Amino acid sequence: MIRIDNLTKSFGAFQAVDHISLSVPQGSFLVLVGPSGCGKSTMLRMLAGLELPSGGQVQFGEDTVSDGDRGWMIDPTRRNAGLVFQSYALWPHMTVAGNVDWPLKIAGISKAERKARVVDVLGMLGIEALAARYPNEISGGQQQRVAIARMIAPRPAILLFDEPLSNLDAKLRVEMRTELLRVHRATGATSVYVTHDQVEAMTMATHVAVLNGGKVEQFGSPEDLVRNPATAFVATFVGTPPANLIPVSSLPRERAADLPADALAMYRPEDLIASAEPSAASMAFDFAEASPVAGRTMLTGTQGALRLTAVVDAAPRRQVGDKVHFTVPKIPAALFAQNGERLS
Ligand SMILES: Nc1ncnc2c1ncn2[C@@H]1O[C@H](COP(=O)(O)OP(=O)(O)OP(=O)(O)O)[C@@H](O)[C@H]1O
Repeated sequence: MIRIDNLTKSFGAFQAVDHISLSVPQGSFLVLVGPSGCGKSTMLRMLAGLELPSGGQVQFGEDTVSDGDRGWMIDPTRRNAGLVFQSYALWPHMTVAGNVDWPLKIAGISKAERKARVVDVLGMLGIEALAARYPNEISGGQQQRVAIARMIAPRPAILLFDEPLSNLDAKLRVEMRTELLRVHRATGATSVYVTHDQVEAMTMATHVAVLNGGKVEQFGSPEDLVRNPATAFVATFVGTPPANLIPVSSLPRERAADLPADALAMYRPEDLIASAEPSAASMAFDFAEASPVAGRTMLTGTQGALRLTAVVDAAPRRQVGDKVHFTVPKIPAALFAQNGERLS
């Protein structure tokens, strides 16, 4: 179990993490997701014991490992947690096997046991053939596997990942997601994973905390977030593609009539109709782009700062310079106030 209570971190007058509380049961895969600067790395560094909280507590299982109110924390090496960063930070003068062995040696584990564990974790990550190579003799993706093998070899109860896949190419990133989840399950550890990529968050997490400006916008399962976004920010941040938000004042009269005039209406991309010709309740947008997705078409249009995305079976043939006409359903999927609060 990981429990975070009122966790706060200020740098001078700036609050990078602002009174965050959440907890997840053992074995969870918690993803902290949000735009650049929202405080997710600072959160992870506090979990790792690399940063003393300004206030609040972090608890791993029964143990409090950081207490910002009392101004103390347990050393990173003594909290039974492993950490993998975006940069692999392997020791260049040690072989792959040597890198994985090193933390076990430090932990005082016997030579025979260490040898068995190195073979075991290299096998788990499919890199046993690289054992004798040096980091500069293997690819970036392989280096990241070594970093993960090194993290799990001491069998920590908690795995902490800070954007571990962001240096990999798109295809490798997708493969490594699956791999990481397999490692997570095989170790039975509780994982905390930081990313700015909502697709990564939605595909990997059991629990997601969407952060914005140092605060939690919403904490829940990936399904909760997409089905029932608590704020306008979450509505437009999660989902592939994310939902559309349209000011009621920009809707055609037929659709705006029964809605609060200053609200934002949410429509899911799959609920929009796109056509080449206008109709009574349609809105004219400038065609921006179209791309095939799983046998359907994702179509985007712009109208000034407003951007709408529809996912449709039969897309009208349009080119840049053409208009595309979108029709939204009669009832929006959700309504938000101007400040982002959910109204209904
Ligand atoms: N040591 C520091 N001193 C002052 N400000 C800091 C320090 N570390 C982080 N910050 C600020 O705190 C905020 C949160 O930073 P953090 O690195 O946690 O964000 P992030 O969500 O991980 O962003 P990114 O995805 O860009 O890494 C940022 O505005 C950052 O500039």
